[in-house]
Amino acid sequence: MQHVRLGGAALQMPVAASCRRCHMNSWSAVERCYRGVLASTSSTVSTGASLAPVRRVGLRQATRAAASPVVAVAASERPTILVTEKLGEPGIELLQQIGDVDKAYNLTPEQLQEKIATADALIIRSATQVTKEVFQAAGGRLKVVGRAGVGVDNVDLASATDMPPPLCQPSPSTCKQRAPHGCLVVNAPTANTVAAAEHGIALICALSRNVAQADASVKAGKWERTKYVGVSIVGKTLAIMGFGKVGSEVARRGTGLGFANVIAYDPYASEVKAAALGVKLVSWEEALAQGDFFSLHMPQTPQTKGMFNDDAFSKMKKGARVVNVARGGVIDEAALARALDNGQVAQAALDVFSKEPPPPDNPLIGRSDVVCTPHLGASTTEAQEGVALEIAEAVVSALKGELAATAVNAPMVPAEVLAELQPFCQLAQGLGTAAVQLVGSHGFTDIHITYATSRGDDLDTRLLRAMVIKGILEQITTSTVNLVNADLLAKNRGLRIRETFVSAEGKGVLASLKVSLGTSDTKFSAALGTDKRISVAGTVKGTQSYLTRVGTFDVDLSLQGIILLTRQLDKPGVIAAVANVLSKEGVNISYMSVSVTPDNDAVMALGLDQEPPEEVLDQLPSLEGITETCVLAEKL
Ligand SMILES: NC(=O)c1ccc[n+]([C@@H]2O[C@H](COP(=O)([O-])OP(=O)(O)OC[C@H]3O[C@@H](n4cnc5c(N)ncnc54)[C@H](O)[C@@H]3O)[C@@H](O)[C@H]2O)c1
Ligand SMILES: O=C(O)[C@H](O)COP(=O)(O)O
Repeated sequence: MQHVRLGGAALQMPVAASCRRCHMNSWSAVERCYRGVLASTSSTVSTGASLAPVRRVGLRQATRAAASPVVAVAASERPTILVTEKLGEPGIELLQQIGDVDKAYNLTPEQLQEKIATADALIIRSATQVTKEVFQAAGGRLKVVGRAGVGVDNVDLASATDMPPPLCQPSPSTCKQRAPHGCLVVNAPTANTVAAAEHGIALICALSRNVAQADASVKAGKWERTKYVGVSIVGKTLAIMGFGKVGSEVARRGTGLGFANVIAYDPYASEVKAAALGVKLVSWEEALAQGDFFSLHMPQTPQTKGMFNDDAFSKMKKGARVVNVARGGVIDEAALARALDNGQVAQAALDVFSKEPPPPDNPLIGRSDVVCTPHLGASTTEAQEGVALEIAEAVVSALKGELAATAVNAPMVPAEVLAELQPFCQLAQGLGTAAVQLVGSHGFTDIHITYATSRGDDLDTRLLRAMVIKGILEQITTSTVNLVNADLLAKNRGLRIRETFVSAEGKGVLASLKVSLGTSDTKFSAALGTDKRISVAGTVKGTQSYLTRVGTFDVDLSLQGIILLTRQLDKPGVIAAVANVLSKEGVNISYMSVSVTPDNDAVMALGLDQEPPEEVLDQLPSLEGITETCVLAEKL
């Protein structure tokens, strides 16, 4: 017998001539199939997103969150590394030390599918779409995709994780149980942060002094000194919308530019971190009302998509200025064009667009009051060298079969721990996702996880804790959370994590799990426990996760799909009135659970088959007896 270390687990397996699962012979075939067993023991787990102005959260989403624990497979021979977008030379040199680098830029989707079958690793930036078809065309050879930058929105992570194995795909005669082979995806999350922040600052300055327009005018032979009078920055308020890595670097620089105030809206940011940078965290409404310049730095998620819409622009000061180096989709582009038309927004500077490159009919690119750059945020020599090195190191270690610290789709966990705790992963992530949805606009400060277990503090909580953090942070950041980075990401955000064990004799490894968040503000007051913290608890019945408690109210319904929570007086007709409003719109109720206190306060939890339209949700609070409502929804 030989011990093989896979993703941190020492597994015993025979150095066999052929694999019992697919009959492939050779050591690597056995290894690959064994890894497939690991991967296939996990199921797709849930996530979604939730943001303060929106009331939706995903409890089950199968793309970015597909958390099958894939591990990198060591390449046996000198690997081929396909690079499809320009990568800094230091990175190329590092890659050449261990493999053959094939630089092939500007490939069509068809050409990429053709070439990918020859590659062990693929390195991309934001322009290469790595689709399901690409992973299928890889035929199992591709071991790692390296994204030289932050955003992995152009990589189909679910397909990467579930990539079919080589040779034994998909012939039932050679492999009866299809085991996902998995392709590791790694990114370079930090090396371009400063470059993006500097570009944001450059656009703020360019906008305030009409640099781009005046340049074009002079080059057109004109000398229009009165036309291009600008506005000063001094004395103005800079509103940072999204106070993460890039946003906080813009804030740091904004103070030095002379802005009188730098404020930030980010419901999940740490007040301590903001205060240390001299930044005041404010609510969405306050930010819109106070900002003169808006610099956008939130990730694009289903919840942030189009959050700068007609309503948002109408709440800004007349003549506000908007800069976007985040993602094009956070702005409703037609709404911005309308706001510019009526002078509500004076000018905008955009590095990113909902579709890139923007088609000629994009309502913003032809305007003289809009400055555009072609997604240049990360494009400095220094950032590209840094990103190239960061990604080359990650790809090299992945190809060597080592742990990749910036793995996007690879929680590493010993097989025996995985097998035991896997049923509780979905619960842990679902509770994290539900809890963060209940947070109000002031964010939260810490996470407290309570495990009811017969193991006491012998329980290995790394995986469950990571899944709770994943459920919370993947709703609100660009980070992809896994076992490797979960604690660090939480720490970096100033989130304290506390774990408590309560005894649950005879109930198996985990009887129940509770997640509570420290906050002064909630969207659903019934979610506040007696300790004035938002708390949700759940359990696993069979293989299914159940929500069993919201605040001090007992509930009992499947923790998936769309959940409508209502708080109400316990009196005849209230439940029927809610059901009536839903049924009129054809919204089916599949589960229901009502919890009542002695003083007639009740919480009802309804599992719905589809998301209720906004008009329906708007009617509910006005029904007699209903005091508050909240939806935990998903978007598949
Ligand atoms: N233009 C470029 O070339 C370029 C370069 C780097 C990053 N980016 C983009 O910039 C954005 C920020 O990147 P980052 O590295 O700072 O990410 P990050 O995850 O460090 O920060 C994102 C922040 O947004 C906050 N947030 C989430 N939802 C929010 C909401 N509804 N309202 C306000 N804040 C919200 C999060 O709490 C987090 O603090 C991302 O979209 C990223 O893709 C663009
Ligand atoms: O997500 C990122 O890192 C930035 O948007 C930069 O993208 P790029 O590498 O294509 O410039």
